[in-house]
Parts: sequence; structure tokens; C-alpha cells
Amino acid sequence: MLFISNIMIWKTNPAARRAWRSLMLRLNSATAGLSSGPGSWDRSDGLSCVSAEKPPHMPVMLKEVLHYLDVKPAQVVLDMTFGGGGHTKAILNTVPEVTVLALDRDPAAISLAQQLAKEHSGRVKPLLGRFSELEALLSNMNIKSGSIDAVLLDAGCSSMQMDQEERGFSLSKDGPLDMRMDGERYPDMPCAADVVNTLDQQALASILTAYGEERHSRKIASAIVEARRVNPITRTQQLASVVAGAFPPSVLYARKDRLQRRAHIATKTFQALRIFVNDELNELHKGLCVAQSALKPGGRLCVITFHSLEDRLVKRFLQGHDLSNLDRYHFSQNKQGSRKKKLVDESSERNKSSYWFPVKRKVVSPEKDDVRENPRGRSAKLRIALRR
Ligand SMILES: C[S@@+](CC[C@H](N)C(=O)[O-])C[C@H]1O[C@@H](n2cnc3c(N)ncnc32)[C@H](O)[C@@H]1O
Repeated sequence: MLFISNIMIWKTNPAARRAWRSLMLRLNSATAGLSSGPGSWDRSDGLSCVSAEKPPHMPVMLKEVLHYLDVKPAQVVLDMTFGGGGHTKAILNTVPEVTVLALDRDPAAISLAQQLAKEHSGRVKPLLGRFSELEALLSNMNIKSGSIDAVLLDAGCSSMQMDQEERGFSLSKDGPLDMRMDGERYPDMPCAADVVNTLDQQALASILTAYGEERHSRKIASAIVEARRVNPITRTQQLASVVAGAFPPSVLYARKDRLQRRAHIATKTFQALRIFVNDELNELHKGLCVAQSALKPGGRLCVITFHSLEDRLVKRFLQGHDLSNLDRYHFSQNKQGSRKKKLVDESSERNKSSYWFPVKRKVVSPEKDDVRENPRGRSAKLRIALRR
């Protein structure tokens, strides 16, 4: 039976990777015999793709991206995360005769790209797929290595994904606990509900620690396991209540985000599950590798990330660390013994022949006015490098 066989099972953290394998095994046996067709798994829970008419995502650090990408007329740009197309549209509108290769793993985003392609005949080439599938997509289009002038990677998920309760990303809106960016393409891929209902307590705690940097991971994992004994956890608000139930009411909104707004205690749990379900760190690394081979010498790369796990990975990649085996990287406690986790390179070896020349040594952060206008971009970090 072809279940989940085409899913990337490799993970950046050994405990999380073990968890993923165990999930695969359990799902494979749990779903054996239920298939209604090759590789299918009944998903009659109303999951549907985002309508193309929904208001698109507000692009983050648009001014800065246009400035640092520095696209010239008739150049070829690769937008690896088309989303609502905000960055792509701005490039098309400011640079004459530019061609944009527009990738996204989410079919809903690609329908928007197809619409835009009609409006800009020949100048937008929509590409449906993941970073890990991009090399093959480019090769199918006969796009040679070292031929792209600029690459943009705006990591994470879009407002269109967050705002659609049926996608199950948001803890403030009730929906099926899904969180898959491309569940429509890969219906066999486990969703967040599969993760919380199937993994053992220790594996869940590892995921919350590794991908959510959640200090209370064990307490939350225990609450999840306790709750699912009574009823499977299938809805976003149900999960939020289970997590909240593990804490006294006074601390439910005790954490604050960068804008000093109160954040729900389950926020990090949701982040961790999303990263795990979509294999985001591994995908990010793959995306950076494709950008490295696709860009021509002197070509520019702009990467926007939204949390420290992603930013550390990008920083080290651009510094020339060999991340080809992310197993060598692990999350360890910092010197002060604080429980904050840090991505460290065990070998401390840096590959001296970095393929990148940093345009800015430090990250670029959004301006205060931009954050006021677009609070979702508050934690964005932009790194810019030139391909040597
Ligand atoms: C933050 S949004 C991009 C927003 C876009 N820059 C705009 O201005 O509208 C990130 C997008 O990247 C896509 N994405 C995330 N991981 C991906 C991956 N591994 N491969 C391809 N697309 C991915 C998501 O589906 C989402 O649409």
C-alpha cells in the first residue's frame, strides 16, 4: 500500500526525526486497508483550497526587498514563495521586461500566480511545488544552473493560509487541525491532528521543544495525551483549550509578542506543529541549496525569515557551513544554562569556501511604521547575499 511513501521524513532534530518515523509507522498500519485508491486517505473533513478571490497577503519589507534585490530590466527573478504575489507584483510593476519564475507549494497561491501570468503575458511563470522539487521543475523548463539574476525566499506561511480557518493554521479561528501547506497535493501527508493524536508523549514534547522552543513542552505534551484518551483532538480551538487547560488562567496570556501584545499560551505549540508537519527547516535548507545553484555569479539572494530557528539556519548557510547533513546540528542549551535552545554546529567547522558574499553583515528588520501597518511582519528578518 502506497501510504505516505513520498513524504520527506528527514528532520533536523534526531528526536523529532524519530518521532516522524514512528508517526509514519503508526499511520501506515492504522490506515492499512482503508484506502479507496492508490495512496489515498479519506479526507472528507471539508478541507478545501483558498479561493483565489480572498484578499492576498501583505508583502513584508517590500521597499527593502526591491532595494536589495536590485533587479534590472529584462532580468530573470525567481520568487520561491509566491504566496499572494505581493513581492512579485511589485517587481513586475517597477522593472520593465522582467521575467518572474513564481514557485509555491500551495495550489491556492499558484492559482493566483496563473491569474497574474495572464495579466502579464510571458512575464510570470507559475511553478507548483516545494523547494525540494524546484531543481526538477527548473530542469524541466530547461533553465540552466547559474542563469538566474535574483532570488527571493519569503519563508513561512501566508496570511491567506493563516486566515482560512479550514486550513487549520490559526489558533484564534476554529477549524480542522490540519496545517498542511500542500495537503491538497499530498492528501496522504500527515496533518497536525495526525501528529497530536498519534505520537507518544515524549515525541510530542521533543517537537514542541525543537520547533516551538516551548519551555513547558512536557506539561503540554502530557495534557495532549491525557485529552486524546477521551476524544481525539481534531479542531484548532480544541487543541488551544487542551493546552490552555494545562495552565492556571492567570498565565494564559502572560506571554507577549514583539509588539508587546498578549500571546496565547498555545502559540508556540501551533508554531512547532506547523514546522513539523510541513518539514519547514529541511525545506528551507533545500531552498537555499537550489538558490545557490540557480543564481549566476553576482546574482542576489534575499531571504526573509520569521523566527530564530529559520534565521540561524540561513545565517549559517550563507556563512558557508556545510548543512548537507543537518543531523550534525542539534538544539543545545546555551552557556548560561538558560532553557533557550540554540542551533549549534557540533563540529564548529566552517567551510571556508562560502559561495556567498554578504551584502549586509547584520539582518535587516522592518521599520516601525511598516510593523504598525503590517503587524504580521513584526518578527521578520531579511538577509541579503551576493552569489560569488
Ligand atoms: C510568507 S508567504 C509569501 C508571501 C509573498 N512573498 C507575498 O508577497 O505574497 C510564504 C509562501 O511560501 C510558500 N512556501 C512555504 N514553504 C514552501 C516550500 N517549501 N516550497 C514552496 N513554497 C513554500 C507558502 O505556501 C506561502 O504561500
